[in-house]
Parts: sequence; structure tokens; C-alpha cells
Amino acid sequence: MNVLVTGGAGYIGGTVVRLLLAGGHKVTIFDNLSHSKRSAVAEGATFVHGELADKECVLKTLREGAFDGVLHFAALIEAGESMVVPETFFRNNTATTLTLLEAMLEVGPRRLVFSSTAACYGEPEKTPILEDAKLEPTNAYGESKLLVEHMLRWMNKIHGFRYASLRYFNVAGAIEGYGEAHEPESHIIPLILDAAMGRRKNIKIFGQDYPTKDGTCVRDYVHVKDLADAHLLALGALTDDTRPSRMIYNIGTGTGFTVREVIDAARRVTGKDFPVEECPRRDGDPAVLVAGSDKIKSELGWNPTSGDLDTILTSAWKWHQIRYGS
Ligand SMILES: NC(=O)c1ccc[n+]([C@@H]2O[C@H](COP(=O)([O-])OP(=O)(O)OC[C@H]3O[C@@H](n4cnc5c(N)ncnc54)[C@H](O)[C@@H]3O)[C@@H](O)[C@H]2O)c1
Ligand SMILES: O=c1ccn([C@@H]2O[C@H](COP(=O)(O)OP(=O)(O)O[C@H]3O[C@H](CO)[C@H](O)[C@H](O)[C@H]3O)[C@@H](O)[C@H]2O)c(=O)[nH]1
Repeated sequence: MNVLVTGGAGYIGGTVVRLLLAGGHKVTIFDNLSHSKRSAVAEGATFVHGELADKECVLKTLREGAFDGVLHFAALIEAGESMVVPETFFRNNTATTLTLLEAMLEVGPRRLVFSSTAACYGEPEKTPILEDAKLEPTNAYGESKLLVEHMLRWMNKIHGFRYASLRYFNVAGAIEGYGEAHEPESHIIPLILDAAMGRRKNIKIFGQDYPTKDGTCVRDYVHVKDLADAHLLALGALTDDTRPSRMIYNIGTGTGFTVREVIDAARRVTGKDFPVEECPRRDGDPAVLVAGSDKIKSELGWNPTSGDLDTILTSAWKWHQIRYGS
């Protein structure tokens, strides 16, 4: 396949790009490098240093590429930051996606895999969360993504636009030679590994009074390799016109861990100790997000094999040491 990958210089997009290339596919990355570096662009991919809000640039890229499908990762991702500057998230995540969709309607292709999020659900009524649960984001980041899901539903209904919306839970871990390195970093696992390496003096725990077993938030950590596999399956299904034209799937493991449990596991895996600092809650954080992912398993045959939290942490730790030296 010939695929356009927006945000392909980032953590998850860059991982999927490497797997696509390894599978013999042709890849063009479209990224403004606002949250990544040129050095993260995979060898073998064509690179367009472009801004999604620039419709002419998007149109030109789509026309010249004649792609079979688009994987749309480009977005701002910090849920906490979205509670400070929500407008930036609606501009960069929602409005720019509309620009992309308009361009795709104009020149094709009409097939898109969208990086959605567990943040679309907000505080769940029950866990694990299934795809038909209520959608009431507790942060503007989640809302900026849910608005895209709404747009996609109408594009599908009216224009027959084919799409898969993958609602990832908390993505972590690394493949050989490529992993998470956001700058600035806001995600708990790389921050903990920073503390384990001594790059950070401690790890802050945001909130100790959540209704969970130890008072800290529960999240479902899924290996980035398993998530990448889900993209390849979704893309394959979109190019098969006998399959449904609209797919919405959760991507998680079904098992939740508290922040304290993740810290304990990281101490175990790294063999390092580091201080924790108890801090107030971070605005917009739901207490518990755990996925029910049976739908993608039964409909697309998704078969996550990359392992549990310790395996995720082991791969992330290996990458972290290569990335930041030790
Ligand atoms: N990391 C997670 O746990 C998680 C969970 C759920 C959903 N997601 C979604 O997955 C996607 C990828 O996340 P990530 O962790 O790889 O993030 P990332 O920041 O590493 O990658 C995003 C990339 O998009 C680029 N970008 C942002 N805005 C752009 C624009 N307007 N035009 C062109 N390029 C732009 C950035 O430069 C960056 O390279 C995001 O859409 C995110 O919302 C991530
Ligand atoms: O220094 C930190 C950072 C995070 N946390 C806590 O750790 C948990 C996980 O936080 P992350 O920032 O790692 O991840 P989020 O759950 O906030 O959000 C992530 O997963 C979501 C889906 O669940 C989104 O899609 C989003 O892109 C992605 O950032 C949260 O309870 C958060 O409060 C801390 O205690 N200390």
C-alpha cells in the first residue's frame, strides 16, 4: 500500500511508519515537526515538512502521492495542557482535521484511520469501557478528538467516506530502536523512567484521593507495537470494500494499573529507586480508564502479543537508556 502518515515523525506515528516500511509499504510522512525532530523521520519514508492547516500544501501532497489511505496521528496530545489553553487544541486537533478531510474529499483518498482516544469517554459509568459507552470528555483534549469523530460520522453518512476511529488507551513501550521521547514530556511512564535515570529529581503523583484502591488514577497501558498492529489491520479493512465503511474500536488491554502500581513496577524493572512527590489532582483527569477491546479482536482479528506492564516498561527502559544515555 501507498500510505500518507500525518504526525509520522512523532512517537506512535513513527512506530507505525517503521512497521509499514518493514512490511514493504510505501510511506509519506506529513509533519510540521512542532513536537518532533527531523531525525525521528524513518529512513525510507518520503518526508513533507508541512502544516495541516495549510490546505494548499495538504492538497498538493495528496495529489502527488495518490495514496491508498491516510493514517492521521498529527495532534496535540497533552490532556493537562488542554485544560489551560483549550482553544489551541480545538484549532490544532479539530479545525486542522477538517482541513485534511476537505482536501481528502476533493482529491482522495476517502479512507482514513484516525487516532482517537479513551479521553472521549470521560469518567466511565462502568469498566471495562465498551465502544457504546457514553461520550462525555472531562478534558478539552478529549473533546477536540470527539468533535473529529462526529465530523467523520457525517462524512461517512453523506459522502461514503471510509474510516476507522481507534480509541487508544494509554500507549507506552518501544520497538527495537524507536520509542517515546516527547518534548516536553507529560506522560507518566517516560517521566518515571526519567526519575529512575536521575534526569528528574522525583516523580509527581497527581491526586491521592481518587475512588481507586490506593487513591491514584487507574489507566490501561497498551504496548505501542500492539497498537501499531491494530492500524495495519484497520487500514487493510478500509481498503476492502466488502467490509463496513465505518469502524470504531477501543485499543487497550482490559487491565488497569494505578499510578502507584506503575511506579512500583518501574522500580522493579529498572532496579532503581527514586522519590515520589504527592501533588494535587491534575485538572481534567478521569479516575479510571480501562478498555474493553473485544470488538476489534473479533471483527479484525487483533491479537495483542507484546505483553504486560512489566514487558512494556522493560522495552521503554531499554529505549530510554539508548535515547538519553546512561
Ligand atoms: N500517546 C498516547 O498515549 C495516546 C493515547 C491516545 C491517543 N493518542 C493520539 O495518538 C496520536 C499520536 O500521539 P503521539 O504520542 O505519537 O504524539 P506525538 O506528539 O509524538 O506526535 C504527534 C506528531 O504530530 C505533529 N503535528 C502536530 N500538529 C501538527 C499539525 N498541525 N500539522 C502537522 N503535524 C503536526 C507533531 O509534530 C508530532 O510529530 C495523537 O493524535 C494522539 O492524540 C495518543
Ligand atoms: O507526572 C505525572 C504525569 C501523569 N500522572 C498521572 O498518570 C496518569 C496517566 O497520565 P498521562 O499523562 O501519562 O496520560 P493521560 O491518561 O492523561 O492521557 C494519555 O492517554 C489518554 C487516553 O487514556 C490520551 O489519549 C492522551 O493522549 C494521553 O496523553 C494520570 O492519572 C495522571 O494524572 C502523574 O501522576 N504524574
